[in-house]
Amino acid sequence: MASSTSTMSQAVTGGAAAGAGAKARSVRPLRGLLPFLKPYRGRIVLAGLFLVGAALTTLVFPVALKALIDQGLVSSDPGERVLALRGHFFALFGVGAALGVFSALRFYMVTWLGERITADLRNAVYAHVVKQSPQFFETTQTGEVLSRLTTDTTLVQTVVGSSLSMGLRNTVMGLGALVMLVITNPVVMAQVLGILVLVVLPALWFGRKVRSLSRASQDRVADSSAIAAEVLNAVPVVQSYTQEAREAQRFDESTARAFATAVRRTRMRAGLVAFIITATFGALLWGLYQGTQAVIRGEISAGHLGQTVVYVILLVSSVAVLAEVWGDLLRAAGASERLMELLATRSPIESPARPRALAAAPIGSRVSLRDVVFRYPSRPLTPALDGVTIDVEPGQTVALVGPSGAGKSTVFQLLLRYYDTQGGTVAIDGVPVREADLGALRSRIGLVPQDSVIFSTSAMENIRYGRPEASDDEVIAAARAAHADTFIRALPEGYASFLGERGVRLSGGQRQRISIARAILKNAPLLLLDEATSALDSESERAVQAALDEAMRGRTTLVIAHRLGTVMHADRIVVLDAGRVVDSGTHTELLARSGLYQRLAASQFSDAQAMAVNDA
Ligand SMILES: Nc1ncnc2c1ncn2[C@@H]1O[C@H](COP(=O)(O)OP(=O)(O)OP(=O)(O)O)[C@@H](O)[C@H]1O
Repeated sequence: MASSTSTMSQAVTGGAAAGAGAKARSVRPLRGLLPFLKPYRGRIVLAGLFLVGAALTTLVFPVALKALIDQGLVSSDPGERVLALRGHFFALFGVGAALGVFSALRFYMVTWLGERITADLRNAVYAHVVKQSPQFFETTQTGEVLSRLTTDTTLVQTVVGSSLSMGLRNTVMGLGALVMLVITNPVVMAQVLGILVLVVLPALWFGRKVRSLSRASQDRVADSSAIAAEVLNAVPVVQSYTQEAREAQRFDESTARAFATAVRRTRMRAGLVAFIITATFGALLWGLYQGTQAVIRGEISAGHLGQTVVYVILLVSSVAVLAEVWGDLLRAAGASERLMELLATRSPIESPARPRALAAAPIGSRVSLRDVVFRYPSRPLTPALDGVTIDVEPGQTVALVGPSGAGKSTVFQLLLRYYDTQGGTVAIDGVPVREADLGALRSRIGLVPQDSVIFSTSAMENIRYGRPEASDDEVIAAARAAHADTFIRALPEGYASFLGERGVRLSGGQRQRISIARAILKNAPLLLLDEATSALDSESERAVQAALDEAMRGRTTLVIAHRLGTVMHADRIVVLDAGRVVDSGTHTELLARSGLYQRLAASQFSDAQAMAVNDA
């Protein structure tokens, strides 16, 4: 498990930049966020103005304070003094009110930006990940991606939505205080500055350590998310093997690792905080000491000292906050590095720059596989298909049969161009799939997978997934053709019934018919049908078979057949074994001459049916 994140980073960066996060030591990865900030330039400028406004009012405060002390307290006439003081207090209140308004506006703007940019970042990462080829998901666990989408983006949000503005505000304030100190008290200033440099340099060193630890800590969190996502998808199996305690233990160990890494990071950060506070206090007291000496010597007024003290406090606290913010920025840099890596992944399967148009397919697609050699990227030594040639004329139904692992599903994966072949060509409607636009290619194909996929929405929307612009009537017509209309109407709310996550509220046969209805609605010229092997009762089986017959009408169909009804209706049956085509012909021809086919017929299709055919 611990290696899973490094596997992922290798997968997403091709291995080249793997481990780069541990070595990089700057906030530079945050630059990856710039494109996300760009659309909001206007708002950023506005936020900047409010921020500078708030910082400047803070800087005016000590000036007003000096005036209060030196002018409000000097008049000898008590009446005049009260009036003068009142005026000065009003001025101070005015400064405070301006500070309040500017701070509120800045807070609103900056938080808005943080939320907006995080949402955009999440959307971009998600949209990018769903475009990845299956190869990506062979090496990346969904839980990890989910963790990137939630925890990593949240870290970025902290930065954009607060740390960055805190950083800017304190930079402006710190610089302002610095300038004011240089003007009003250059000697004290030089001394305080010298001490601060001694504070900042070691703080930077600490910061680097914090950053690499924070990336490690995020990785450990992603590990436990990956475990949770996997197990939560398989709770019934976990329970049937009574492995709840073991799974809880596995999760426990993973969170323990995350905790240990977080503790190391926190220890480092705590050290940083202790150092900064002590050192800055030292600087502050030094300044104060110098000031009191100067007042005693009569070099400066009490008001001047008050003003200087406030500026020194401002300067020092700004530096302290900046060091804190620096730590946050480094953490977020770690997170955004991971996000940028994810965004930089190029899917090996992409549309060509100049795609070729597919020929029209009025009565169904033409499919041709020529000498196809293919190995799965994760198993580069074993060919899943080894010199496979299959031709299907428009409108034909061709059944693929063969023992488990023969390569039947692989043929489908290549037609959908989930992978590219290493040899030979796969063509649909006269165009090799590599040369066609991916969207155009896949819109020609209706897929009914072995495990029906049901989304957690209504029956109506589940079928409409096949063609989102279809009207309700078209959806119902497709459901009727798929023999699904009757059972859907019998559901508590008919077509509006919620089918539950992954269709848990339907039977296996019903799920299949929804899936078939979806493909019928898509009305693509090529249908890829992977029949379910799960045993259905005979009534359900008849309904599914009738639905399939309907789905095959008027188009080319390639079907991975597990039912006798299907192979008997097929124009041709292709027998695959260990990645090669070993025979092809009609059911009767193959039954007469192919030993493998006879064995398959006897075992794969139900015995009673096979016997019936033998008898016939
Ligand atoms: N993603 C993958 N990565 C590596 N190898 C794979 C992958 N998918 C399938 N294989 C391997 O490729 C070979 C062909 O698999 P395929 O799924 O095409 O068989 P199949 O004929 O459809 O089998 P079944 O009837 O059991 O579904 C098998 O040896 C399988 O282990």
